[in-house]
Amino acid sequence: MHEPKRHKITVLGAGAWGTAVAIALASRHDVLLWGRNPAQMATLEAARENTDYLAGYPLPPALRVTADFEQACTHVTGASADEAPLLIAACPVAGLRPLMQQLKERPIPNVVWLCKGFEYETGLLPHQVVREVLGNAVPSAVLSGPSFAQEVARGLPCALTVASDSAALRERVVSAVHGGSIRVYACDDMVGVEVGGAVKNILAIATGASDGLGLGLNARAALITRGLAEITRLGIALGAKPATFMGLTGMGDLILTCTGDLSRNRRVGLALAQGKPLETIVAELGHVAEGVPCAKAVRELAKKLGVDMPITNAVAGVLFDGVSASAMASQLLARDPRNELA
Ligand SMILES: NC(=O)C1=CN([C@@H]2O[C@H](COP(=O)(O)OP(=O)(O)OC[C@H]3O[C@@H](n4cnc5c(N)ncnc54)[C@H](O)[C@@H]3O)[C@@H](O)[C@H]2O)C=CC1
Ligand SMILES: O=C(CO)COP(=O)(O)O
Repeated sequence: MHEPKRHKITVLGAGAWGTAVAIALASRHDVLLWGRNPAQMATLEAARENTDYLAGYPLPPALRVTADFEQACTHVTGASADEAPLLIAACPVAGLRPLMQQLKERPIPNVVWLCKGFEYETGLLPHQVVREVLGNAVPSAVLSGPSFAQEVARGLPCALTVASDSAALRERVVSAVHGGSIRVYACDDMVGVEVGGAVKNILAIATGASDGLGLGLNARAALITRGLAEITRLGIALGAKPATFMGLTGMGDLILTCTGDLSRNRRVGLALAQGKPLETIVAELGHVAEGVPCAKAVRELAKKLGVDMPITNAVAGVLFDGVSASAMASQLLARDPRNELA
């Protein structure tokens, strides 16, 4: 039986996902949500709602918010071991390195990140970025899986996976997050969990484009399945365990993001099918769509590693090389036949 314990938790990043996670944890723990924009955090405090990133989901009275980075850090660095502190980074991949640099000289107890992607400039996975900045001494973990912010904020059921090579941190994350309507599974395959979370966003753009073109449910199922093959090939080349891709952060998140209209990445694909320019789509979205920078990073990485990723290449072609969505579909169909399991 899972023993509930009260934790001191700081969530760094007040976008849709950071806000939803803070809302979900505030009824069980002492949670402080930090956002980098003071004006936005003042509005959030006054309205007790994140009208910019998660409108319609009131903050529970127990959830405290701040724009003061010092206060956000002290909440966990000043906590006793008994208060089992947890530091959660809820920024996009692009913000991870700067955020870790801000944390570098502080005695943080651990760090858990929620972002999904490869660092655009370096092609590194989030755990590699974190270790490059903080070194290996700080226990670190990734928490990922199929989880739309709006559903988590509403308290609907979801299941996540925490991956870390620190058994103690895995246990702490499970202790803090598992409970209520959230189940948390644990594993030690950080590479597999991060590759699944990153590449599914690219495939959500592909399925969105296919659905937007009216190519049908058969095409959608084909893209998801061949997308999983693509994710698995890249993951294995990077040292992941193949079984991870059949789990929540692989197949689970892939299905959710490719089929759920709450997905921002899927919505990018739907808009590409209408012929909208990428700049317009990104501006109208108002949130990150990690699949966009990730498509470029993964295309380059796969080329370097000699991994065949035709759907990723096709999506990158539409996003960055002026290929139309319908030409993308034709190009994918025109490829030579291959052995399904190769
Ligand atoms: N929204 C969702 O349902 C889920 C999102 N995620 C992942 O979580 C990450 C964040 O996504 P969202 O919160 O949804 O994005 P969002 O677009 O709703 O909000 C992004 C937030 O990050 C902040 N930010 C941007 N750059 C930053 C930096 N350098 N330092 C600190 N903060 C920075 C922005 O000010 C904003 O508050 C992404 O990697 C996303 O893939 C994961 C699971 C679910
Ligand atoms: O990662 C997510 C759900 O698990 C959210 O996906 P989007 O970023 O496409 O909205």
